[in-house]
Amino acid sequence: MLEKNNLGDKRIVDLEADSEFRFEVDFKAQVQIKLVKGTAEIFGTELAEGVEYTFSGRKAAVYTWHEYTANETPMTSYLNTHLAIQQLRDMARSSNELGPRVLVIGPHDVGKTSLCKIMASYAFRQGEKPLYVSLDTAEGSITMPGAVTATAISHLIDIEEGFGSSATTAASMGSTTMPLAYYYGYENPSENVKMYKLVVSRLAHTVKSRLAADPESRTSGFIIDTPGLINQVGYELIWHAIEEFSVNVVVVLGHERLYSDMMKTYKNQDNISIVKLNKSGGVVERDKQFKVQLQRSKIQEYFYGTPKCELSPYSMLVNFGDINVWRVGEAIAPSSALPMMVGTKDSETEVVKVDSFDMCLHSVMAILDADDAEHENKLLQCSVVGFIYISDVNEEKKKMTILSPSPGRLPRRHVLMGSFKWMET
Ligand SMILES: Nc1ncnc2c1ncn2[C@@H]1O[C@H](COP(=O)(O)OP(=O)(O)OP(=O)(O)O)[C@@H](O)[C@H]1O
Repeated sequence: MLEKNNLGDKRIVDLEADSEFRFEVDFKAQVQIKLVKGTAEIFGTELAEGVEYTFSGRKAAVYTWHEYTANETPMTSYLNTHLAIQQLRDMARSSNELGPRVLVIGPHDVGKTSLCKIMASYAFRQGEKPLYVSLDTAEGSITMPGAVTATAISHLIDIEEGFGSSATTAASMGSTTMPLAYYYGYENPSENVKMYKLVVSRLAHTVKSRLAADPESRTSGFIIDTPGLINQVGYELIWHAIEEFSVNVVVVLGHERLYSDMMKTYKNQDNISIVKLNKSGGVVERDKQFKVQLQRSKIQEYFYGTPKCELSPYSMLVNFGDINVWRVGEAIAPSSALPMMVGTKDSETEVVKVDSFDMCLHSVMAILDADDAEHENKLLQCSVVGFIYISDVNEEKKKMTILSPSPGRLPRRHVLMGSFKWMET
């Protein structure tokens, strides 16, 4: 394998069987990798021989099999888990039932997303079309940070750009393969547990009804990626996800106590298998700054595309009167009115209308799939048709400048604001 960095330094790396070449590239740097001879993969997607792949802002590993005996990486156990799940798919096919519902849990930075990608890629390579569900609102691997999403794996996950070039682009172009998304609006599930549960339940309901109507995906089932959940709130959210998605395989990655707690909780339920897998030595802890940069680049990608598939967003003026901006939480009331408000609102899952448009500046907002006349109590249950960014607010003229991936009028007038702000660079 040939590695070349942006200073032009090149080197050849010989990969032994069942070993990985791990690399980290900063957001400002670039590295090129070419498979000169043999076979190798990145998170389950095979590299083509002789093709130069470019990476920036990534931490990843090139892995090669050749033989399945050595034990230096956990890849053999990942493959075996996939094979066992594949058997469940075969069984589902013979009885025309819903395929495996796999939930991957564990602390932060143990490789949950990477494992989900690997399992989804292996399934795809075996002719399956599983759904990839992401409950990780910090990451925004599909569409935007703050959203919980589901997308069909109908082509290989891109080596260089992960989900970037396929799912995000489909999302921003409003394509029919637009991932299914519900907007939570915060990074961390513990910021508003009730609201998080609400969007997860909605997503689960829609995923299950989509699968019921889609014979191709139904028997392939789905794989759910989660945020690092191991505290009290985390357990509550895991139980909730298992219930709502009717999960039947729980994969616990890199955490002994979480595994034994899950074994205890589900010991009387034969229909749920709990699997323990080790964390790969290659998984890198990403500091806060790297994660913030990752979120920024996800937002940027949504509007401007990726190096392989650039997009040109549209900037347009919208009258304050043509858009309804909502946010979750109590209305900001004058202090004299406060005693009257206490106990009257379930503020965690109720929306309030934003009247002061100044606070919208630099916000990312989800356009909700709601009719103009939809009752405000129903808005949080609506899926997302796309996202916009507020680049300017002119209180005098009562207009906002918005950035949108598609031209023309806003497809819907109800938009939901979360806590994500962004500055175009
Ligand atoms: N075998 C490996 N070699 C090198 N880098 C890896 C390997 N596996 C994962 N990584 C990298 O380690 C980082 C953390 O992995 P990943 O995102 O899969 O963890 P996670 O558990 O999903 O994290 P989170 O806490 O965000 O949910 C990522 O940048 C990923 O690309």
